Amino acid sequence: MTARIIDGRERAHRLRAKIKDTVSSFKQDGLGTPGLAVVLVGSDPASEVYVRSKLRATEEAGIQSFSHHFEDTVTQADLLAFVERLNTDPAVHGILVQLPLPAHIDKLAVINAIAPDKDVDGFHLENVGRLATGQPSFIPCTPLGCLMLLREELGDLRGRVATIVGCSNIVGHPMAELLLKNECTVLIAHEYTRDTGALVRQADIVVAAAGVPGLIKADWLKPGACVIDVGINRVAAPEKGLADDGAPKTKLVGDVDFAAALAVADAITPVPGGVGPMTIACLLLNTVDAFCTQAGRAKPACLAA
Ligand SMILES: Nc1nc2c(c(=O)[nH]1)N[C@@H](CN(C=O)c1ccc(C(=O)N[C@@H](CCC(=O)O)C(=O)O)cc1)CN2
Repeated sequence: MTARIIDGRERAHRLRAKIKDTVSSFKQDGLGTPGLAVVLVGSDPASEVYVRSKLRATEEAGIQSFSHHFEDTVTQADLLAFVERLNTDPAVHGILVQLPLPAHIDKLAVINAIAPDKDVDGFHLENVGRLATGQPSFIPCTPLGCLMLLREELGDLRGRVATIVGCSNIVGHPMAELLLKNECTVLIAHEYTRDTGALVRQADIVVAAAGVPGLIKADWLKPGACVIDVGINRVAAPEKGLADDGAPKTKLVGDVDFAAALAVADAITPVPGGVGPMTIACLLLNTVDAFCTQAGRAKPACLAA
């Protein structure tokens, strides 16, 4: 048996096309244009790549983008004052502050300064609380993307056992809430879990979000499991030769031993090309959602999650 490879790029492409059509219909109907502000602090190379991808996707969807780049010496007070300006800017419907932030800035203070109805990352305390209590909220983009892939792959998730490896605020925690809401039995493993393999072996659905390359072994997987790999780890790839600086070239791998897992799982997301592209498509979806909510109208049915 070889697992089906879940093509996140293709799924994201379809979602982005629908979003683009929706945004274009807003303009034709004279309703205005959704706007997304993206704030980057410092020069973390991975963050720069993700922010560029987000801005490109935003523009391709016809959403207005506002890009703001601060030196990593910016003070917390200046950053908070800037977020406050975005909160009151009527052209900005969604605000995203790229993480991680430099160590001298209190990440939670910045996230919680974003107006909850513009918090398209779904990280604000109010949105976290709403998700945990089953009230309408913005859902963090990566877990939302994972859920869409799972629903398309498996249909109804009710009664399935789902093991999440990793319990970050960006992925593991909200993923657990979403799977609970979808009536799964949810197990969560974290760095102090004594036998992560024992939790993974019970799972019909595995969400790997630990940030440890190859952590999830094939013999941990239940035959026929559906595996969603959220890990994005850059590792040395000596087989690709040397870079200009003489160091081995690198490649991206997930948290799952992908090649071995193919023989056990029923379906699996690749890295790259799995969850990552869905994260960006879901950011656009949340931005359209923010625009609709702020205009007091329902989100178009074709974009229902
Ligand atoms: N404010 C936020 N910060 C961060 C988030 C987030 O959702 N909001 N998530 C991550 C990073 N992230 C989005 O920002 C992200 C990660 C990966 C990808 C992606 O498309 N990955 C590609 C590979 C890209 C590459 O070649 O490097 C893939 O998996 O195919 C998109 C977004 C942390 N910060």
